[in-house]
Amino acid sequence: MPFIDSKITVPVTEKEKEKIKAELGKAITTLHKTETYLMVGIEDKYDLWLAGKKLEKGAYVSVSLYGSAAPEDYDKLTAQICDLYAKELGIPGDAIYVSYHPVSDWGWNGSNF
Ligand SMILES: O=C(O)c1cc2cc(O)c(O)cc2[nH]1
Repeated sequence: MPFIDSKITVPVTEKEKEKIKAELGKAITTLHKTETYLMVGIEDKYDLWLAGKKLEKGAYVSVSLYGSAAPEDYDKLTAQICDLYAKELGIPGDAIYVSYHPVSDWGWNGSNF
């Protein structure tokens, strides 16, 4: 049950959101998860500052997952997310933070796994 939540400084069109959602659905297999239970959140036009400077193009991406994955898998997914946001939105990798949140207690449909 992964959740990829992105806060993005630039406006994102519905078409771009659909594309990003679809690509994240493929990329999540890097953490040995499938799109079946993937939740995606995209918040655009979000104010972000990095090192005291407002980012014109920047993103904060939080990846939560039930259980955990290997550090090399997290590293690979970070590269995939940065590539995706560079290609789709022109956001440079040095203006993107990606954080990982392995969770042992995850609820769905009225109970916990
Ligand atoms: O994301 C997982 O690790 C995950 C999703 C999911 C769904 C499900 O119905 C299960 O029985 C296990 C499970 N793990």
